[in-house]
Amino acid sequence: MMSHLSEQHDNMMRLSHFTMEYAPDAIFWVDSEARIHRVNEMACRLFGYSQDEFLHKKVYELHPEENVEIWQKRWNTLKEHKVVTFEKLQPTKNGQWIPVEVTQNFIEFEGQEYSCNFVRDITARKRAEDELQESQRTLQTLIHNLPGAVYRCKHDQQLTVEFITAWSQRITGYTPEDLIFNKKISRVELIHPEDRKKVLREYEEALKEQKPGRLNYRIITMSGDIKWISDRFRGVYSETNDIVAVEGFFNDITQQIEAEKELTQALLEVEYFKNRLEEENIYLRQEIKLTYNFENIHSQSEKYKQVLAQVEQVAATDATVLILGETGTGKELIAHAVHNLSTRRERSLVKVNCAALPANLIESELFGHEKGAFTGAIARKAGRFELADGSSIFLDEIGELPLDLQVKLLRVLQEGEFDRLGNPQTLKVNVRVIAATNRDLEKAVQNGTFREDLFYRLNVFPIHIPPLRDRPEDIPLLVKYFTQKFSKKTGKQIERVPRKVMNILQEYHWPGNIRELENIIERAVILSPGTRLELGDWFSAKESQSKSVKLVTLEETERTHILKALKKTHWRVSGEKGAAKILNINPQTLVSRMKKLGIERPA
Ligand SMILES: Nc1ncnc2c1ncn2[C@@H]1O[C@H](COP(=O)(O)OP(=O)(O)OP(=O)(O)O)[C@@H](O)[C@H]1O
Repeated sequence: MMSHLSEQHDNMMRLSHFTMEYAPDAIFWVDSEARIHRVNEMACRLFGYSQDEFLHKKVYELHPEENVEIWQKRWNTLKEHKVVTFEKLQPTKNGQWIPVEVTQNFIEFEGQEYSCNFVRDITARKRAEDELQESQRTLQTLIHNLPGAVYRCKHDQQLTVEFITAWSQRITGYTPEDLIFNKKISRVELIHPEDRKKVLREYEEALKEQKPGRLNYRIITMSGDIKWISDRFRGVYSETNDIVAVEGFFNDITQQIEAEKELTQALLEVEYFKNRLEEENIYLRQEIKLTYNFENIHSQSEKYKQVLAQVEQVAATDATVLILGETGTGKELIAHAVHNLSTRRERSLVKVNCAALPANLIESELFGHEKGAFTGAIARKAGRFELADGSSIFLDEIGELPLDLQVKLLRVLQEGEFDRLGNPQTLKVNVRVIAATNRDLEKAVQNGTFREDLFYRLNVFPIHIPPLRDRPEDIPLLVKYFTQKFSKKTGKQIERVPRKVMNILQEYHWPGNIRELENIIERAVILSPGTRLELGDWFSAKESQSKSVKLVTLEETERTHILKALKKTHWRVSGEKGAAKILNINPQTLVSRMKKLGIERPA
């Protein structure tokens, strides 16, 4: 039994001896005097000393910077704590330094104090740690120079900044203390209020779908500036510990946005000028067909010479010109003459017929419109005033301009300013205005259909063109001119205008003035069978018809109308059955009108 026990003990001793000798750590038994009592195989292998060499040394002699005092201190600590772990560099016998982790155990054995030191070579671990530190340092530098901030959006939608780079400090003006530690300033507050909802919605989606996103929005910097930021982020979701976040970083794209805006603006402008040029070209093409100068104006009457003298007088100035005259008297011809004799002749005269456009389109025609300014405004359009900048505008039939636009025209005449429909920005132009009308504008002012202030503005230099019937001496010249013109055009050889024909033409009262004469000559040229200009029956019919519908004065019409009413009421003026009631005027007024018009009850 005894022998069995001692055999067991023996086995255990050998096992512990074996375990110690082949342990992966170096093991030293040292007493309170720092004497080494025993070392294992690993200790010899690691530090290059033999067992014997170790046993003749004190522990601190193995290290050039250690001594008995240091040892003593360390021993006291060990005694107090019983187990101590520390790291240090330990030299080998051949002077190589090895990083080691030392774990000391305090042992009391048979009245003696020992320490058992487990010394582990941690070279590989240290190298890994160093490498990790190094890569962390590189990462830090990289992140610090990153154009952005790293942030995290918690599930409660408070976007909080986790890390702020030097770069974003410069951009936002906020320090890490402001953004990271100051709970009051969350990232959401940096985002411009108008963009917040959009940003949070996108983040929420990124969270749900856990996929990366990109977003442009504005942030407010510390100084109150607004910067455009492009955010690259991704949703991160963890079910285990409920960390739900959006991580990302942002870029300042203010300059990029500005550049994009400038580009869009530039493109818009190019588009606009292209349209404008196209429109101008259409005008040119239209206008080129007709050359207006004095060469095309034919006249020998004194009355018309005065008109031409006025044209010469006013052309060189920038004064507004108002051309007055019956229809077909040549108002447009005179407008062109004014423009062609002016310093603005290099650019084409822009024409607007105020009567030819529907009231709702005149404004956009005159002043232009922005895209979408009204239904149907599919593209931005320059108005005629803009097209006429640096040139002249001919406003034909100005008397037909609606009252609301008369105010706007007055503004252009006074300040050279107007607003394009749908654009709050006022435009300024340098345009010379030439207006024309066959209406009696003074009467229109009295009736309240034409603004008095506009009338005075336009009437700076009025040119009255006399009707053709008031200058019959011009008729032979014009007849000759138009006959030649249409002979050439139709290829007909009309060589003579008989005296008789000329007399008829001179006697006719020409309600349509020169335009009418021109049309009649054209028709006569076409219909004349030989080389003489002939007026067929068609002209006599026209002549008598025009005589029968000869226009009478307003007074005459009024007179006839009052007489008709009086006849109907048997000359009763007032009362329910009186003429005043029919005419819807005051009986007193009717009596005074009758007096004025010389209407008396027949005896
Ligand atoms: N003195 C002239 N010499 C030659 N042609 C003329 C003369 N006056 C007018 N005409 C011609 O008569 C026609 C009508 O002229 P224009 O269109 O200028 O008249 P208008 O007064 O502007 O007419 P509206 O009041 O109807 O607009 C044109 O073909 C024009 O060339």
